[in-house]
Amino acid sequence: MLELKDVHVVHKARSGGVFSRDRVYALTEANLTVGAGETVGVVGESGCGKSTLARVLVGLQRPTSGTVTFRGQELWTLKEPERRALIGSSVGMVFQDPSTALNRRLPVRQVLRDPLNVHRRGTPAQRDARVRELLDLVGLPPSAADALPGQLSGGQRQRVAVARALALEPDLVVADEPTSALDVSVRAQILNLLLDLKERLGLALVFVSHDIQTVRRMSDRVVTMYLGRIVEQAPAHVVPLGARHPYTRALFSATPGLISPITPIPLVGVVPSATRPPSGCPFRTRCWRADDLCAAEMPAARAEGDHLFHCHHPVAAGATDLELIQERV
Ligand SMILES: Nc1ncnc2c1ncn2[C@@H]1O[C@H](COP(=O)(O)OP(=O)(O)OP(=O)(O)O)[C@@H](O)[C@H]1O
Repeated sequence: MLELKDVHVVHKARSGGVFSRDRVYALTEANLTVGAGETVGVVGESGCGKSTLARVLVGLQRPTSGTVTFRGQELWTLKEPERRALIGSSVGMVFQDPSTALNRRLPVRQVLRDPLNVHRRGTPAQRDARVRELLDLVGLPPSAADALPGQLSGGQRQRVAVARALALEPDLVVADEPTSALDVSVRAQILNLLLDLKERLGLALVFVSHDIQTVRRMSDRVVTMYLGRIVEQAPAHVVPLGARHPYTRALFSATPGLISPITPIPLVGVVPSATRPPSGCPFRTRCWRADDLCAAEMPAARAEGDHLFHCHHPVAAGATDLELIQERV
């Protein structure tokens, strides 16, 4: 349904608001396919490129190189009107903070009508009906149509943002940290809403989050990113113990209560910068299994069924955290 092939995103580095000569390698050689109805969770440390990947997936970020294909059509070869039409009808995005993502001056009715107007969907009466339908889908009363975003609670605002993402009946919704700006008490409600809508509408969902436990619970597939690269894609049911990349194992071991109450697998060594990624494997400066080969060559993708990982020295499937910690000494 949606495919990224060899996608790179390189930014000019900025320091204190001024561009420098340095380049930021925000996304490198990203290959990812999202199938119909699939939920893909994206995890990784801050700055590893998760939001950049999400923006590429919804056509907000043009790759520096590589291809993005929606429903068999290569997005960035299309002229702007066709590209917008393809994006509009294929994919919706839910951003982190609904307070900034929604125009404060527009009532909810207008927020939801906007995409319908821009894409000329239906008659004015049909657009009004669609607004009522969208509010109902996300569990808001019809009266919410008259409210300004500022008059709603954070959770209600995020429901409006979800409704807007669904306005044009996309096949895929990309949610970038959709709950991290919300009160803890409403987070579960928004996650459940997304899962419920996914089931009812047959949507595919790409879900980016720091909350890796939630990602694992919600997803069919877990994608791990490190320093701009996708380093592992594993079926969620094998994660974490069946993960083969040392970084995925370290990331999950740092989540309390997930595997066992032992100390996490410690990561020592230098955290590299996205402006100067190391040679070879990006994780090798912190990896306890790294050797000369890891410094010399970026590991190619290895596949075990639908499980992909980039590592010269993968962890044995099923190895416990304790065994991995003992490897270090
Ligand atoms: N427009 C930009 N110009 C320059 N550098 C950028 C730009 N956008 C992102 N970056 C850099 O690209 C890298 C990846 O950023 P990105 O926001 O995708 O990471 P992230 O994993 O989503 O981080 P977080 O979890 O903190 O949101 C970071 O080093 C970031 O500073």
